[in-house]
Amino acid sequence: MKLRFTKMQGAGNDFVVLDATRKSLALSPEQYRALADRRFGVGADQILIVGPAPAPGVDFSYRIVNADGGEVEQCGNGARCFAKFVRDHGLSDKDAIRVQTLSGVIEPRLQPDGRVTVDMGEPVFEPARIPFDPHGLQARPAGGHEQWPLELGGTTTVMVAVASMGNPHAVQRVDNVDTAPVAEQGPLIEAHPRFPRRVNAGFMQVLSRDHIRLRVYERGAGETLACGTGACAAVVIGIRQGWLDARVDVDTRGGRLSIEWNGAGTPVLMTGPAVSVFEGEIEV
Ligand SMILES: N[C@@H](CCC[C@H](N)C(=O)O)C(=O)O
Repeated sequence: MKLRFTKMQGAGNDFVVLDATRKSLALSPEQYRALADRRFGVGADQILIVGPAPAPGVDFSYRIVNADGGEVEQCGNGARCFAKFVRDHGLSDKDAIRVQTLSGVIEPRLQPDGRVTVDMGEPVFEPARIPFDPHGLQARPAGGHEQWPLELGGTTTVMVAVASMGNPHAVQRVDNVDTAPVAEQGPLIEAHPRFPRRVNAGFMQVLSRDHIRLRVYERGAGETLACGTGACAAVVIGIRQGWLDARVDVDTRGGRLSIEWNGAGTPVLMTGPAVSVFEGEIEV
């Protein structure tokens, strides 16, 4: 089968975007993996599948598949690319687009400067809803947000704070992201038995109350140049721990994301770039 696709990126987190608004599309995990393969396919951290509105009050649905072929709940950089995709392809003329994801409805809004702001919804902190199993662990209070000891490989213990932005995140504070052991610890945290659905592992360096640097080892994709939900999770955790103010610039290896959160009961707003790289057709 021949598939038309658009290659996109948001702060260097890259996507193959597929249009399933007129014709449904059901690929196997192997076919998604083949598309994401950087040598034998198009290459991407995630595949995004744009579908028709599933219910009144929503404009589209949008599914997210990691490079490993597994479908997941949420993707922040993908949400911005989704919004640009539907506008560029004439599928919507709205500036604010409501889209159903596996973890709920989010609302990207195209800005006059070409960036996209996404209402990512409220963060979730209850361990069972992340999901995270803290049973038998001793929490360390850090402001209004606990840190948990995670033993890695029987030799190292790291302190992580956990949150869900629709998808699970474990974030640790490091002195310098350039020297943080992302490649060594990332896979161990991702697959840690305390996270029954695995987890995205964030490494956050606080530069000031409104500026952090962040690297994320993503579940199902490895380290990416940026992770939008990871940036949201790191900032809300940093705010609850008393390190950060409500508006924070997050420098990733692929570019800057701006995150705003005004506390409990309010949604997280994420602003950043969305870029189309090329279009093509591939046999799957
Ligand atoms: N790159 C994304 C997150 C994609 C999903 C993630 N790997 C997961 O498995 O939860 C983002 O920008 O948020």
